[in-house]
Amino acid sequence: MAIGPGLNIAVDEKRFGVSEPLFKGLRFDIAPGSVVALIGPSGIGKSTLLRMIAGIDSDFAGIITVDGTPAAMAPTPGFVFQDPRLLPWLTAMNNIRAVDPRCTPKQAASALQRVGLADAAGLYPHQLSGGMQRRVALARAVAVNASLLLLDEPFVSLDRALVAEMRTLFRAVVGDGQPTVLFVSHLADDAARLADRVIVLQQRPATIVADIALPIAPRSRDEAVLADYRQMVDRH
Ligand SMILES: Nc1ncnc2c1ncn2[C@@H]1O[C@H](COP(=O)(O)OP(=O)(O)OP(=O)(O)O)[C@@H](O)[C@H]1O
Repeated sequence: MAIGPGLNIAVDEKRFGVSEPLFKGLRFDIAPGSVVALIGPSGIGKSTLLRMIAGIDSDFAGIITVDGTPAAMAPTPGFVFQDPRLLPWLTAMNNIRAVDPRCTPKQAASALQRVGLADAAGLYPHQLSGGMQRRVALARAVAVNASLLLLDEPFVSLDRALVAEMRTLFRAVVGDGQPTVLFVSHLADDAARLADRVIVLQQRPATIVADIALPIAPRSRDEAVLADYRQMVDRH
């Protein structure tokens, strides 16, 4: 699989209505194939920034590019929302196909297989556990675009066992190729376990107060390394 795209974020200003700007002069790049955690307090604008990068929200001054193409014109990224957002009247397979008319049943089946749900293609959302619904949402993102994944708090409001399961799945999906991944979290632990770079936002307008490389590969991080990485993130 080809390496994911590089992102260039140059937001001169983003505000909603007459409120204080969320972002002013926010600039950073994301290298092709990197896995970046975006950490910051509630309300700072993480979800908004993810939507801007996805090209869903283009109402801002500045430019965001995906491999040099303005985000709104770039291929649709794989996007995982905070809640699974499955359509209740469609099966798992058809929930995946619904977001991309070009997605064939075979491609949807393969995406389900990648998240361990090969046998659940014909089940409806009410027949799936919360964890399975999250898996379908991840499969749907992968089916749309496996090379650029944007995930908004993918592990929020899951119990500990499911968080561990979803993190394992995340690593497997990322390890399958070299996608560019940007995920939002408010937990240093998510960043320490999954990312190879962490960007910490604080204040308003949101400012990058830390941009930390985590050089040891996620699968090689032992408890001591994780504790060290968590501390590096929590310091800010
Ligand atoms: N469509 C909108 N219209 C007006 N204000 C909005 C809109 N979307 C977001 N906001 C405001 O922008 C700010 C940032 O919201 P956003 O959801 O991006 O933050 P966040 O960092 O992702 O928060 P959380 O971690 O709680 O999800 C909030 O004050 C929110 O109320």
